[in-house]
Parts: sequence; C-alpha cells; structure tokens
Amino acid sequence: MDFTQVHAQLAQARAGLVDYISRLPEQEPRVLTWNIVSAASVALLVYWTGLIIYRLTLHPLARFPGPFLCRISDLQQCYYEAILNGKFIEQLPKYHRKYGPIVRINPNEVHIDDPAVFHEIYKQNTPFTKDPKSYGLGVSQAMAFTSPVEKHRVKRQALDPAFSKRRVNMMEDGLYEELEKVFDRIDGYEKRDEEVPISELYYCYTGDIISRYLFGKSLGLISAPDFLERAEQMRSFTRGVWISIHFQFIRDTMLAMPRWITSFLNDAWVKVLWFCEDLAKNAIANFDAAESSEKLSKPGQETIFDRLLSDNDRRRQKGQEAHPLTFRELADESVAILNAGTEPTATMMVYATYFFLRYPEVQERILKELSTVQRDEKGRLPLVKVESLPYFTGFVRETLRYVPLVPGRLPRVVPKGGLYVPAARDTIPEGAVVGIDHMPLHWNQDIFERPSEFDPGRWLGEAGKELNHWLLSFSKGRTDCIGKNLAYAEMHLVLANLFSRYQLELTPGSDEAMVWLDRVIVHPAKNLRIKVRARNLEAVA
Ligand code: HEM
Repeated sequence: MDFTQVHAQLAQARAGLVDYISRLPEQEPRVLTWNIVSAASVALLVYWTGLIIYRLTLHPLARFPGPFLCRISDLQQCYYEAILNGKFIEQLPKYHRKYGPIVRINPNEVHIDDPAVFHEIYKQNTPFTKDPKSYGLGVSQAMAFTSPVEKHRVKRQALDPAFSKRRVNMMEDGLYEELEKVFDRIDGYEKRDEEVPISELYYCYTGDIISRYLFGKSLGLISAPDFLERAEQMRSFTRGVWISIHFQFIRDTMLAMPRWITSFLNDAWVKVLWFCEDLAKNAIANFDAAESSEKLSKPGQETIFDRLLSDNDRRRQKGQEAHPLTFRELADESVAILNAGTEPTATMMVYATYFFLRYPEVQERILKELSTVQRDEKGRLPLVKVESLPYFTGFVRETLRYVPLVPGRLPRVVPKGGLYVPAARDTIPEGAVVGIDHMPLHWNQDIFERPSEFDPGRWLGEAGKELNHWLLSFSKGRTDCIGKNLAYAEMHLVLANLFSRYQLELTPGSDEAMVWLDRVIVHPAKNLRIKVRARNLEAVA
C-alpha cells in the first residue's frame, strides 16, 4: 500500500467518524450512553497502551532497570507508600540488590545507591531543585516546599540569621524556662510512682520552644491539662502524610470545604493549620515596622515573624527587589516551621533516651563526663560546655546516624548536563528525578566501621571529625536543615539535664515501641514510657 492509498483510507475513516458523531443526537439515550462509555473506554485504553509503550521504549529513563510496574506507572510506589503507609523505603535495598546502583522507581524517577553522588546532588551551590511533585504537601509558599533556586534563596536569606548559632545561644534562658516545666511534670509522675510519658513531654517541649521562636509566645503545651492529647495533635500532621502526597485532591477538597465540616472530618491537623493562619492574619494586620526594626536591633528579642515581616523593608532599603509578604506566605511558613521544629527533634530525643538506657556502658561514660561540667550560679549546666563534651556530643551524633529521622529520598530534579553516576558508569538525563535515601550511607561499612554497633566513641578525635562529612541526618548543602543549630541545642540541653537529674529506667515493651515507621519523618511504633527517680544533684557533681 502506497502513501496515496493510506491517505485515502484515513480520509474515509475520518469522514465515517464525523458522520457517526453528527448522528449521535439521533440515537436513543440508552444506546447513546452505552456508545459514549465504550468510545471513552477505547480511547483510554489506547492512551494507556501508548503511554506504557512510550515509558518502556522512548522515555529518557527507558534504559534504566527496575520492577516492571515501577517502569510503567506510579502504582507500585503508591501501593507501598499510601496503602501500606510508608513501606516503600524497605523495598529499595531489595531493588538495588536485583537491579544495580540505579533503579527506576517510577516512570520519571530513579533511586541511586552510590555514595559518590550524594555530595554532588546536595551541595552548597547545587543546581538540583526539589521535585515539585514530591514536595506538594499543601503549604506550597513555605521555603521548605519552594523549588526554584532563586525563589528559595531569597526565602532562605531572610530566615538564615534567625537560626544562626549565635541567635540560638541567646535562647538558652528560654530553653531552660520551658525545661523546668517539663521537670515539674516529671517530678509529679515520680511522686505518684507513675510511668513518665516522655515522648509526649518532648513533643510539647519542642512545640513550646519553636512557638516562642516563631511568634514570641509559648503555646503552653507542657502546662496544658490535656498535654497528652495536644502532643498527639501535633503528631497527627504526619500520620496521614502518604495519603496527602499521593492523593493531594483529598487534602485540597477538605481545605476547600466549610470549616465545620473539615474539623468534623479531621479535627487535629486543621486546627494547627487554622491556628497558624489566624496568627499570620493578626501579625500582618498589627505589623509595626518601627517596633519590629527596634526589636531586630536588640539581638535575642526578635521573632521569626518580625524577621519575615520586616524583610521587605530591609530589601527595599538596600535597593533590592521587594514585595510585601502575603498572608499565604506567612501562614504557610508558620505551619512548616512549627512542624519542622517540633517532631524530628522530639523524636530524636526519644531515641536518644532509649539508647542511653539500652546501653549501660554508654550511660556510664556519659554520666562520668557530665559530672565534670561545672554548673553556673543558677545551678544550670551551661549549653556551651555541654555542647563541647566529646563523648556526649558523639552520643548525640551516633543517635542521629543510627536512626534515619528523615528517612526519605529527598527527590531532586536533574539539571542541564545530567548526573554521572560512577558506580553505574552511566549518566541520568536532565529533567529526570533522582533521590538518595541516607540510611544505607549511614550504614555503609566502607564509611562507618561496624555500622550496626551503637558506638558514640567513633565520633572522637580526628577520625571522628572526618565522619561529620557523612552525617547526613540534616541533609547537606543549599537546602539542608535550617534548624540544625536549634535542634542540637535542644538535644544537648534537655538530655544532659534529664540524664544528670534523674535515674531512669525503661518500662516493659520499650523495644517494640521503638521500631520505627516511615511517615516522611520517623514515627516510633508507640510512645516511650520511662520510670524515674530523682538523683542527688550534689552527689552527681
Ligand atoms: C533532629 C532534628 C531535625 C532533623 C533530623 C531535621 C532534618 C532535616 C532535613 C533532612 C531537611 C532537608 C529536607 C529536604 O531536603 O527535603 C530539613 C529541612 C528543614 N528543616 Fe529540619 N530537621 C530537624 C530539626 C529542625 C528544626 C528544630 C527546625 C526549626 C525550625 C527545622 C526546620 C527545617 C526547615 C525550615 C527545613 C527546610 C530547609 C530549606 O528548604 O532550605 N528542622 N530538616
């Protein structure tokens, strides 16, 4: 058949189709419905078949191996993440054993098992951007969910000074004020000879601290009579996170509904969301540039709200491009910071408490080292001193290495030029999405000797310093954790004081409770419970 015949037949088919469509209104309604459904099904089938063939043959990632279902659709990933609630991460090592260092985990994304590329993707001036699909968590205006390099840089520049080490050290009094409230609670449990809900106390503590930091007022979670429920409320943000990622329309629909229906369907997380929205609305309405700039000139007094709201004026004064902060930007940033500043640090302290009690030889060395710290005139352990204790600092790092607090792949879009992966001797093309789960690197025996051993001593001395390059819990580079100085300060201060003030004991079932689940950040299977007995502080010193 030559081209003329093909054209003639196509023209005939087209005329037939036009004739058929023009006669549709004459058909009986039942027949018409049936015909439309059949035509739509055939069109869908043709579309899907074409798409699958494309993804297996012509797609830029077609040559990379992976499970068949992953190469043609998102179904496998969605099943393990959304339906089995965070089980996809467990599949990755199995895939790598079977398919090698680069595995296609959905049609547009590959996962890499090669330490050589981690610092290439997550470096200071990286052109790799956050994958918008994976970061579509509903607070799109927050820095943590901003993809374009320049847009992210502007937001980060405004926030960076608020999280500097110097600024965090100025929070020491505030950190102690809230900690005393935690200890009052613990003393109450001790008196009643009851188990201490230490997980919930940590959640409330980090929530109160980050709210003081954010808008200058503690949420008062620790002192609240219903603090156990409030802690659960804070945690509920990430409980259904996989459904939110894979079925974004559910969350969008809920947010579009009248408030009373939404709060009836899911009371907890929308309350936090609306709370932040109300704060943002009031802050914008009551913003006073002069008052705010005075606060900013007195280090230690300004809040993150002050900084964000006055950033526009500062930029204008410097002759830079400026635009007023919108309500949505402030509300989204508050939700993101409130959450990022609460759950990971609290969870890390839960695991640190568990390891402290699980390994008596580690406990003994920590207590010995803590006893060398001279308390200040208020009887407190000074933060700078606690943060310079070699073994205790090693213990904090080892906990961060051992438990992957943010266990995900942190997916990034490959920039122009592609990404060369030495282990596979292949280049991943521009536009593809790549990610690396840091857990296998923390457990890589070429980097960490005897990785399955919990050994704070590995962080001591020069060899220990070199390992810092491979401590990836806060990620690295341009989009690493902005709150890491605050997190380190909270962890050191809370744990040092708790360990030296009380004799602690695990309660039955702790091992099972500490099995971790992937909820984008780690969730222990159950909350930790401990028993405490006050130490004689003078004897410890
Ligand atoms: C032990 C505690 C913490 C851990 C392990 C942790 C871990 C991380 C990681 C891995 C990232 C990178 C995420 C990504 O690329 O998608 C990140 C980003 C971030 N973290 Fe943390 N974090 C902790 C505590 C905090 C605290 C206390 C804050 C306080 C506000 C905070 C605020 C943020 C923000 C705002 C980002 C986004 C940074 C950006 O996009 O430039 N985090 N964190």
